[in-house]
Amino acid sequence: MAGITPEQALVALQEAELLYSSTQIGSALDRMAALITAELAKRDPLVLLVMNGGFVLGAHLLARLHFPLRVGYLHATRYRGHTRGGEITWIAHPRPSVAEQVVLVVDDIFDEGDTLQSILAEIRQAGAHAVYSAVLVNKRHDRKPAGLIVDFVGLEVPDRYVFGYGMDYQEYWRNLTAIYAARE
Ligand SMILES: O=P(O)(O)OC[C@H]1O[C@H](OP(=O)(O)OP(=O)(O)O)[C@H](O)[C@@H]1O
Ligand SMILES: Nc1nc2[nH]cnc2c(=O)[nH]1
Repeated sequence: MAGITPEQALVALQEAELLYSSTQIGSALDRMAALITAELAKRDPLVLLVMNGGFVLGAHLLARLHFPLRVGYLHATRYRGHTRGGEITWIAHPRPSVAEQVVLVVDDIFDEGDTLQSILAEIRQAGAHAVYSAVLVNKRHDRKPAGLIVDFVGLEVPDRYVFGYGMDYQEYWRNLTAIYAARE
């Protein structure tokens, strides 16, 4: 449940800074899709969307991938509408089974990396043949887990709370077609 009202969400958007327009995001997705195609087009991948944030990127990225693939999902969360992360909660483990599969995990943001690290560990544990990751944005700071590399990154964002294009502002504004930084 959101902790703010729709009116407060509107104010947050008015006060936010535009970081990337939908045109800029589209160009980034074109670049990502070309790299993913080069790597995975012949490997029959299972693309797993990370709910909730990954569904907007997922839809727009999948529309740019013109080779045979299958789609599933998982739901892991650690922010739950807040601007600071906590423990990971698994709402849905990966579906369908990732055993023996070449998996591409699609999420909106790589921030402190705890979410992606848990997801990749779970998928490897479940017997995937190979696991790749793709995120729309990488947040620039030095608080990432050592050794955790994302294979496909669309855009870089500063160390601020960002929203839009699947990313929420206290559960609002996943529906925006651009990316904004919240007022600090
Ligand atoms: O790199 P981290 O610091 O772990 O943060 C990244 C995660 O945070 C967001 O998920 P959130 O828990 O907000 O759930 P949501 O996708 O439902 O918004 C986002 O979708 C990533 O999965
Ligand atoms: N919406 C949103 N979710 C996040 N999860 C981790 N960092 C962020 C962020 O900056 N914005």
